[in-house]
Parts: sequence; structure tokens; C-alpha cells
Amino acid sequence: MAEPLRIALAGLGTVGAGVIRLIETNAELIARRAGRPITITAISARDRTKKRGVDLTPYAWEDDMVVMGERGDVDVVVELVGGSDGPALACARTTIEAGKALVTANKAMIAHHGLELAAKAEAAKVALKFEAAVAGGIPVIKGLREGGAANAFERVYGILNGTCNFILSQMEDTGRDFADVLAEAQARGYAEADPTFDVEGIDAAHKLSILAAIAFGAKIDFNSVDTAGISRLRAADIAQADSLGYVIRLIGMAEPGIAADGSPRLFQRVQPHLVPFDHPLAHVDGATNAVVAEGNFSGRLLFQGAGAGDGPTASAVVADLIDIARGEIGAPFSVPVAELEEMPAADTGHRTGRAYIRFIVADRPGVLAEITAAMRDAGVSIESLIQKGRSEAEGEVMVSMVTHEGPESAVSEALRLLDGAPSLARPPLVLHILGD
Ligand SMILES: NC(=O)C1=CN([C@@H]2O[C@H](COP(=O)(O)OP(=O)(O)OC[C@H]3O[C@@H](n4cnc5c(N)ncnc54)[C@H](O)[C@@H]3O)[C@@H](O)[C@H]2O)C=CC1
Ligand SMILES: N[C@@H](CC=O)C(=O)O
Ligand code: NA
Repeated sequence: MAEPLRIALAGLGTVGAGVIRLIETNAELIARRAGRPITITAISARDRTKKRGVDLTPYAWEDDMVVMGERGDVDVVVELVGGSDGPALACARTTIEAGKALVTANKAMIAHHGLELAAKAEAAKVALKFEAAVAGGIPVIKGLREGGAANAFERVYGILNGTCNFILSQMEDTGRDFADVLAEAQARGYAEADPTFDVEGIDAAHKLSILAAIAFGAKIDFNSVDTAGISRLRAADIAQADSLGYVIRLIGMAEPGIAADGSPRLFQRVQPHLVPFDHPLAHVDGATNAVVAEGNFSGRLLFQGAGAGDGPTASAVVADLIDIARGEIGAPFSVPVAELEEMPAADTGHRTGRAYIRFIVADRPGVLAEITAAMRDAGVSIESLIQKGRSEAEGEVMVSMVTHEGPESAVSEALRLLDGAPSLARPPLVLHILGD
């Protein structure tokens, strides 16, 4: 058998320990499929003494992960530290500059610095792979780059954050409290080191921007993702959605478009959506992720599987290593960085759809009239309007409505008209309803 592919692991947390377990458990099968063994040479993390449930004694310890790529006995560095900058980025840069391949699960780093790293990797003719960075164990990057490679993609959307999906589906099924379920997601190793990245939609936005670059041949533009998370949702929204025939899911969606002057545009949004019970994404529960990609010849492709956790994420990392062992380099974003298109953010004014709007209002006469007048003046047509009993704080009630299909700009205008209205106890919440 050929010489082993020698790897160094930077980061030995949930994913790092999972990669060691997987490489040790499936060593023979991996060697057969890769054409050569994959062996771990060196490891590095913050704390050498921490118990990780895996035996680290066979591997050389490096205090400084940044130099691992420069070791003569390392062919590939696997970066599993996290963080868009700091040691992860320094390690990635040094590795590629040393002419070694890099595998990473770090979506924050790829969303912010992926183009720079990919350009460096292309120049050095080394692989840069990040299957684990998007939707964990689901081979969605491979799915788009390889299986779907012949298609022009018209839309890509889905559930891209396991922590949020776990929280929403647990709250929906068991009525458990947000903070309690988040703590469980952290204990299970789903959440980011700073879970704000999960619950505020930032992690999903990182992943969406990477996916959009691959699907549409666009330069990554994380800053243009219109991002909202799940922290403003209340248990009452989930119950209300349920009574209307929907679940709430954090959805990331990207669509290419054309501006009036004919130049390309990209729409990217991460927001909680109402998903109809009969939509496939409504049945995606727990830390599962799902991505729908609409190809012009393939039609709708649905990729579904575990989006977080040690085993699934390790599976994606090691799949990348197997590709490298087989000699596959490829352009990290499917096409060379120099050929990725600049696609500025699309103007969302023309988008249409249905929406759920929730108000917390003062419990006094005339409030509903004020809200409906703003809807009328802005041209929003109301399909249903529900006022809940007096379960809110003293003197406040929850009013929610579902709109008919119409321009998103009309809903924005209605909310602008209501801005500062004394009857609104808190800012309204708008959730788009996922269409077909
Ligand atoms: N946990 C999951 O389900 C998934 C995680 N990822 C990504 O994988 C990467 C690793 O995630 P986890 O294993 O969950 O994180 P973790 O927090 O469990 O592990 C991080 C590891 O990096 C080390 N580390 C952190 N900061 C360091 C520093 N400044 N210097 C030296 N070592 C440092 C820690 O000691 C630890 O060994 C992140 O980029 C994350 O976004 C991607 C997909 C799924
Ligand atoms: N924190 C992330 C981990 C995987 O990317 C998530 O919850 O999806
Ligand atoms: Na993946």
C-alpha cells in the first residue's frame, strides 16, 4: 500500500476528539477506500492535560498549532479550533504557505477569509477543504460540487443550524424553556463556543454565504446576509404557528438575480420562517439539518442529515481527508477564485410572499383598529388576525396576523407607519412564510 497520509490535528474538542475516534475505529476501511492509510502525527490544543475520552499518547504534542504545517512529518493540517481569526486563521495561513493541504470545519473563518485562503491554496496547488463547515455531516458541498455540478442552481435554502433546530423542535414538542434547551444543546456539543453565533443566526449566515458561493459561483459575501436569529421568538409564537398549521424553523435562503442594469445580484437571508406542516422541512427535527438545492436540470435536490455533533462532523472531515489521500485537489469553491463573480446584495423591494406578524400591544380599545389601519394604508391584505387572551404581562396582549401573498415592502411600510405607536408595547416581529 502507498505511503500514509500524515495529518496534524489543531483543536481537540467535540470535533477533534470525534476525528481521532473515527480514524482509529475505521482505519482499515478508510485505508482501503483512500488507497493508503490516514495516520495522525501531531496534535495541538489549548490544554494538554484535559480528559477527552481518547488516548492521545501515540501522537506528538505541539504547543503552538501555527507551526504544525511546517513539520516535515505532516502532509495535511486539520483545523478544528474555531473562530474567524486568531490562532485558527494563523494556522490555516501558515499551513497553506508551507505548501500543505488544509481541512477545516470552521465556517466563520471560511465565510470571512475563504477567498484569501482559497487563492493561496490555488497558488500553492494544495487542497483546501471544508465539507464539515456547512451542515455538519451532510455531504452538501460535495453534493453541489460533484453530483449537482452540471446544473445552474436557481435557489438554495434550508435548515443550517443544528442548535437552533434542536431548540425550536424541543420547545415545540415538549414546551421546554429556551434557556434550558440551549444548555442541553451545549452539553451535547452542538453549539458554538459562543452560542450567540447560533441563536442570533450568525452561524447559519456563515454557512449560507459559503453555500451560495459554491452554488452560484459568487464571491463570498457574508456581510450581505440579512440575518436574524431565534432569540426574539416566544413559546406563544410557536404555539400560534402550530394552531395555524406551521412549525417555526430558522431558514437560510440564497437566490441569484439580475438588477435593472443587467448586472448579477445575490439575495441572502437567514430568518426564522413559518414552515407549513406539509413542507419537507417541517419534519426536520433536533440537530438535523436539511438543504434544498434547485437545479435547472436536476430539479429539487434535498440533502438531509445530522448538522452538528462529534460523529457526523468527523465524518465530513475524514471524507475530505480521503479525497486528499486520493490526490484530489480541486478549486475550493468549484471554480478558481479569480472566476468567482462579484454579486452585490439584491434589492429585496420586489420580493413577494406571505408573512406572520406578531404584536405585543396595550390592552385597550382602538389598538386593533390602529394596526389594521396601518396595514390598509400600506396595502397589506390580512388573511387572519388572532388576539390571544390576557396571558401577557399586565395590561398587554399578543395580537398576531397572517398576511395574504403580497410585496414584502408593503409589510415593511406598515411597520414603518406603526413605528413608535403608543399602543405597541414592544417592536413587532415579522416571520416570512416559506412558500413551495
Ligand atoms: N460541534 C459541532 O457540532 C460542529 C463544529 N464545527 C466547527 O468545528 C470547529 C471546532 O468545534 P468544536 O469541536 O465544537 O469546538 P470545541 O470548543 O469543542 O473545541 C475547540 C478546540 O480548540 C481548542 N482551542 C480553542 N481556542 C484555542 C486557542 N486559542 N488556542 C489553542 N487551542 C484552542 C480547544 O482547546 C479545543 O480543543 C469550530 O470551527 C466549529 O464551528 C463544525 C460543524 C459542527
Ligand atoms: N453550532 C453549529 C455546529 C455545526 O455547524 C450548529 O449548531 O449547527
Ligand atoms: Na457538510
